[in-house]
Amino acid sequence: MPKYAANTTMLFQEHDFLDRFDAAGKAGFQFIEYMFPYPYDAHELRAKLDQNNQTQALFNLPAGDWAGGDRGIAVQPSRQDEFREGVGKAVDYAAVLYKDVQGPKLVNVLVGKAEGDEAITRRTVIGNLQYAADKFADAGLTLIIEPLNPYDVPGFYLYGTQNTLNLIEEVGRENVQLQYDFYHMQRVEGRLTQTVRENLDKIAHIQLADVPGRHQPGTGEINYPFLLAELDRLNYKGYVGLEYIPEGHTEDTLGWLKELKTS
Ligand SMILES: O=C(O)C(=O)[C@@H](O)CO
Ligand SMILES: [Mg+2]
Repeated sequence: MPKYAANTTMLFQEHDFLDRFDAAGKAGFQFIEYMFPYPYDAHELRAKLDQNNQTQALFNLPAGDWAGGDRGIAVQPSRQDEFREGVGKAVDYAAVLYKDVQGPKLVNVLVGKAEGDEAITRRTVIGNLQYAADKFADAGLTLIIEPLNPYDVPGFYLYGTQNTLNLIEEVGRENVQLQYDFYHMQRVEGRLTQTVRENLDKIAHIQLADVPGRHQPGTGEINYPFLLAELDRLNYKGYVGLEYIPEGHTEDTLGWLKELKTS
């Protein structure tokens, strides 16, 4: 069975952020992911993980002004210094959050919304990702890149699996892989099972939510019992992050996972 991680940016919002570790622990989660650790002291976050016997599964590079609409800044030539500062910050947090962690040490780099000349944008994003990948390699980290969907994030630079794999190939670093989010990719292109079968070796992390509402599995059109069983059939060893908007109280949206564990 894949290792299921609670995404505490989305789940357990009934609690303050620091209390979500305990709530996730009570619900049985051993693995935790969230977007941004940066408003908190890294040691405080690590203490919450340790108190609950939890392991950090994933966090994101600083992504610019989120409230102002940024979804990463790697494509923006005018913000290269800010991008590099963010890389340093992520490496510092990883040193604490991933200390002594066995297995993948993942940092998701959202590439951002493209602006201006395509050739300059491409050069910028490749250069930035190479810079980050090299710093991450020194720190034992894997950089992962996630395509999103254009309905939720208009103007984002990366929408499809193949576009993302092309970018990864162009970056040309061994520690750069794909973050495959079933929710976004169902909205963009479908072919979820086929894509995972064909690209398992390039996928370092998976996230889930149902379509169209981005709620828990069972609320939409994706056949999660089949898809998650397929990850077992393929012997997928990575995490599956529960990155959905709970329809109801978070604890009441986990029935599908309990069923999976007992079946
Ligand atoms: O929006 C998503 O999907 C995510 O995975 C966020 O963490 C942004 O990376
Ligand atoms: Mg995602």
